[in-house]
Amino acid sequence: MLGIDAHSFIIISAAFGLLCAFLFFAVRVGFPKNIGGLAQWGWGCLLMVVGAVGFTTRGQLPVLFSSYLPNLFIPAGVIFMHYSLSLFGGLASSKRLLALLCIAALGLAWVTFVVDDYRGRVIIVSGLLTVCFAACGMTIYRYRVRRFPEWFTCSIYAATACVMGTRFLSVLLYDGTLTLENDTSAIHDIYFTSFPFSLVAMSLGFLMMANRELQSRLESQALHDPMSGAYRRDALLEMLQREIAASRRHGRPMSILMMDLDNFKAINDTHGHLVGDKVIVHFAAEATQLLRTQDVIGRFGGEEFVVLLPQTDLHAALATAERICSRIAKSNPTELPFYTVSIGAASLDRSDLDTLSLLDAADKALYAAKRAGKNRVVAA
Ligand SMILES: Nc1nc2c(ncn2[C@@H]2O[C@H](COP(=O)(O)OP(=O)(O)OP(=O)(O)O)[C@@H](O)[C@H]2O)c(=O)[nH]1
Repeated sequence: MLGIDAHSFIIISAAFGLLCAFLFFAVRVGFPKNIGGLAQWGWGCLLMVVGAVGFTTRGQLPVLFSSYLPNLFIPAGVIFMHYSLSLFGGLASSKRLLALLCIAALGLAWVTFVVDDYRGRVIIVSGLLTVCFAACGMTIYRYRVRRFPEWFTCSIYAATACVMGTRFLSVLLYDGTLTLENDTSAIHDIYFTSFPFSLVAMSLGFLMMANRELQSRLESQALHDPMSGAYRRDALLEMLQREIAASRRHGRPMSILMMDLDNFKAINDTHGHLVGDKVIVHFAAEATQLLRTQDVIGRFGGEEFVVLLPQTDLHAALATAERICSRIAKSNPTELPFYTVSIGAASLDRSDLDTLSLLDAADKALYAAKRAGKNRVVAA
């Protein structure tokens, strides 16, 4: 209808696909191995390139190579993309699309080699592509975290699935004999012209997703202590400073807990440093479980932790500290030695308190708890 040259767009698709594959194979080298799916995306693009090149040999090579296999390679490439998206999002990869591809291969063999039905081929391929693109979009929609790159890529998949679905329905409902020569509807043109651009947009979206993931992992590593998972000292001090300023501004209470494991040197000396490390990890996990989502726990030094309790007065902070102290004294994991914790609590209740004096008040309370016999909570 628009008189576009489908052949040219097939060549453009192959060229764009090749560039995307190259990009992903190159980018993958610099990414940590635990950000999965980049290489699989590259392979998916390459499969599509092979499919597109196969279409350009129409009339020169047998239909097996110029029509049948290319018609399967394009959806196989999208299925690889789906696999790559599942790997990236840490989701279980489904075998359903592969099963659908096998069924489509049988149907396609029938309409290619037995009855030579062009319309049948278009129905099978566009139907299969609609399902594959929709499945990719749904996979991204199931991710735990969806930021701009995820929404962008998901939208491209949804739009492409709509184009494919419209093509599928228009051919399914076509009243007449459809051939390669008279297949010139507007949706045919949109289908061919949009494909190379969708491929680039999807690859761009996935690259943005991978980049964003890398950025947040690096940020998280910079903020967290790798052993205990608690915030690092610097990060906690910064948050503490911000929370003190906000609490003052809004006239709301806030408290901190300074916690130190008791007789930790003896644990190290008796059971070794590795067991000592496990005790630290165990303590951080147990304490975190007893905190609210807005509370922040940071590792201040070796076996010393600080908890920041926003919007919490001294009374509530002491209750939290008591819960942590008694949970630790009662917890008895078989692989760890018995250990206890002493806690000093301090609240921002005087307007002259700043970060350092609040920490100092909690520290003094902590040492009062140590002097009073350990395994207890003392308020500043
Ligand atoms: N296993 C392990 N030990 C650590 C780590 N960081 C610090 N330590 C050890 O923790 C011990 C702390 O000992 P002290 O400061 O004497 O305190 P303590 O024995 O707990 O005595 P009190 O605080 O008075 O109960 C030292 O022996 C440090 O070497 C760590 O990351 N892992």
